Amino acid sequence: FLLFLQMWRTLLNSHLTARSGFCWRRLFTMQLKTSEFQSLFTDGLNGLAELFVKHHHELRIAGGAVRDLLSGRRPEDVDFATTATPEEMKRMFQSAGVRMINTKGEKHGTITARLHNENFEVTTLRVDVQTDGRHAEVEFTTDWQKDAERRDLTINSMFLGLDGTLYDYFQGYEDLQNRKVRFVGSAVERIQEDYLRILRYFRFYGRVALEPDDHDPETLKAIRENGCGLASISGERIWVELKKMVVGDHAAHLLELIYSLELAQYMGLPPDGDIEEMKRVWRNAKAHAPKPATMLASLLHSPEEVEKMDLRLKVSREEKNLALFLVRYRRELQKSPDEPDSLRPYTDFIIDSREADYQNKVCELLKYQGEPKLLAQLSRWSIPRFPISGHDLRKMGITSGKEIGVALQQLRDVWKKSRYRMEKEELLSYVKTG
Ligand SMILES: Nc1ccn([C@@H]2O[C@H](COP(=O)(O)OP(=O)(O)OP(=O)(O)O)[C@@H](O)[C@H]2O)c(=O)n1
Ligand SMILES: [Mg+2]
Repeated sequence: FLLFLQMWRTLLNSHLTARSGFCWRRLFTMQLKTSEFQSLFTDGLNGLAELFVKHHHELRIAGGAVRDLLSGRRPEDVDFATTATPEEMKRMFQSAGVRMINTKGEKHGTITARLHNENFEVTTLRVDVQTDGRHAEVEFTTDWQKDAERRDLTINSMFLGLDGTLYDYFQGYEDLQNRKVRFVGSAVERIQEDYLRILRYFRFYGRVALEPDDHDPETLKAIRENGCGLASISGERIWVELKKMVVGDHAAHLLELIYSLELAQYMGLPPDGDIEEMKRVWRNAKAHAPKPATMLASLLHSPEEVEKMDLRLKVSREEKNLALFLVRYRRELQKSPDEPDSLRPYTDFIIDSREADYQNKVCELLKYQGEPKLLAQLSRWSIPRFPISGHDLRKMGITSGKEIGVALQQLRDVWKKSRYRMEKEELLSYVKTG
């Protein structure tokens, strides 16, 4: 009997491996018991898990969270997948008195349940029957492998049972360990289902790969040939991906690749973006957590290009203003040649501007220009407060608003020359009255 069992296992294993890359051995022996995984089990999750067991539905962690857990990270958001249909889930939650929120996702099979003040997004296993490169018509299934097949990358196609069992149909774990980013099955098909996946590929490449330029040539070919599909993707979705990519590992390599694969034009970036400047800025800034807009600004030649980019990507007002600021001042505002005073032009500029957020903008400028010492100094610096107000001058007998304005400006200049050290009494002694 044992011999028979052994033969059966070998047969099943080779059959499944050959068919789909499904590895029987790994499926049953890989058990995750890390502290990140254990820490997910809050009262809320325990309650959710119990409900699914009670109603004989399977529930597993899916996609990005499995990837993060296997890389030793605590995932930011955890998505769940289940064999239960949305209707079955609704009945189950209703009968248990569990609140459901935001039923917008229901069409795509997602129900959000709230237990112990925590939200849990649970999605029914599905197959995308029709896609137009942006949206998908879905059909529900109870086949875990079918759901894995419609996902973008092998590292994003895994499931994790709540007992820690890994369900890996496309060698995602092996790819993660080998730091390879690969599409599930055909790259062309996965991309044509949703062109945003081109940028997701780059973003995850930055997260996972050790070296730049370690791409599968077939993948790059698929991306190049389908790049124009990005034209149909909304700017907001592109920016969500791009902003993470431009400050992640290999950012300069990936942006250069975006240009060499001729994708930039579909993403609101100028066709002749300044790649050399961008590489320099990345070298300067990467150790200092630059903002995404700082990296983008390095590619742009003019304020008009910032406007054009904003029109396409709909970046936030703050991001746009930062890019405009950097494009405008990156050459104009430079450190002083006198060593002890290097920071002075920047601090003078900030005080003169009288804008609350200029200090942060100038910090980004220093990252851009590659001035780590000045950056450290400026981060510690606090804007000195001008000690004189119109009220002080009125007390001294100056009554006309115009005169007060002029006097304040003159006193500001004196104060600036004193390197912001002069105090109120001394400054007021400069005021001529009567
Ligand atoms: N265009 C997309 C977007 C998502 N997914 C699948 O849906 C999962 C969840 O998507 P999302 O939360 O957007 O991304 P994550 O991979 O979880 O990455 P992040 O850590 O940034 O949330 C992905 O892992 C992947 O399996 C996909 O196949 N194609
Ligand atoms: Mg996610």
